Amino acid sequence: MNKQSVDIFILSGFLGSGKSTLLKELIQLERKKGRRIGVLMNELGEISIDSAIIPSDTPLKEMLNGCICCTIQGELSLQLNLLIEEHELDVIYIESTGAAHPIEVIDACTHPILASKVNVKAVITVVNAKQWYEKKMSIKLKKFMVEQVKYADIVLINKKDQVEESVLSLIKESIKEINDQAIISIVSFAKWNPSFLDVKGQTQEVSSTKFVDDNHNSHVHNHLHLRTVSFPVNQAIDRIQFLHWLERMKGQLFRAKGFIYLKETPGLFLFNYAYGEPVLERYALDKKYDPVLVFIGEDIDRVDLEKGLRKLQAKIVCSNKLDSF
Ligand SMILES: Nc1nc2c(ncn2[C@@H]2O[C@H](COP(=O)(O)OP(=O)(O)OP(=O)(O)O)[C@@H](O)[C@H]2O)c(=O)[nH]1
Repeated sequence: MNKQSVDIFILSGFLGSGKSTLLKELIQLERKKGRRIGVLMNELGEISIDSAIIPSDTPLKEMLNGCICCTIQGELSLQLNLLIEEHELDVIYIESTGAAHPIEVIDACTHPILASKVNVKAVITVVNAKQWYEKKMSIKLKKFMVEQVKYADIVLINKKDQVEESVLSLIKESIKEINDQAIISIVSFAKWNPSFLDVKGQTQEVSSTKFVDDNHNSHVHNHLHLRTVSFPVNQAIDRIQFLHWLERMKGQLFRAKGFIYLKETPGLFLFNYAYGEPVLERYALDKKYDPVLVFIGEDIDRVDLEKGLRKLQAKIVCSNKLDSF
């Protein structure tokens, strides 16, 4: 017997805009509705940090160390197919890397092996309000973020807590100028009430015209080439020194994340750095992770980073070695 087709939502948005935060919210909302959810994640780098937020009983496929755009588009179709074949699901959320173009993800979801199995419902693009408003980025990066908005069915202007109330309407207007079809919501921590998503007829289907307008072929050439480097962090580090070091790296880093131990407080910390804002949170979920830091940027220098990190760890006296926790 043929299975019913699975709804697909594609979460797009630049690095650190809040896609994983949104995913966490959506998983909770879908669970309340009793829908069976699967998740497919694509992260740059060899280590998945974002998957730590996915409840362990949620079917999950991860694609690491490559961006959907250039290296693993075929892999995405395959993993999606596996997820559908291995589990009875109502909906799958795809969190693409912040460097993926939505069209490339849609392309992978509409591969012939999937055609009768999926129903691509919407591209949801998350925008970091402050980053969008300040526009402190290269022209290439600006163009890229515009593309992510242009192909969205829903745009969430996230992190409204980080900008003045008065600029929110300006941000909304500028987004409407790029895409006047999308549903736009202004949110904080991706708190959103997407009740219309499952009301038949109201969710915008991803229009087939999106595949033929513009010069679709150029996307592959336009996408960003980001460098990702990761390091194990074998010793606890000093929070203040770490934050100062990050401050000096501002401008070079688009995004950083990882798990670390801190000198002054026992226990593992989840570290997030997006658009110059570092956040350290106690990590107390059910999965175990080795301490590691992942850095993403356009021109980042592995040797420099390594040197800096080594210095930070060297400042720690031996008694603070990890195994003392
Ligand atoms: N102040 C503030 N921080 C937020 C908000 N939403 C998310 N964050 C934080 O921003 C950081 C990055 O959020 P993520 O959800 O991991 O971003 P992402 O888009 O999944 O990041 P990548 O997967 O690396 O592209 C985390 O520390 C979040 O807690 C918000 O509305 N306000």
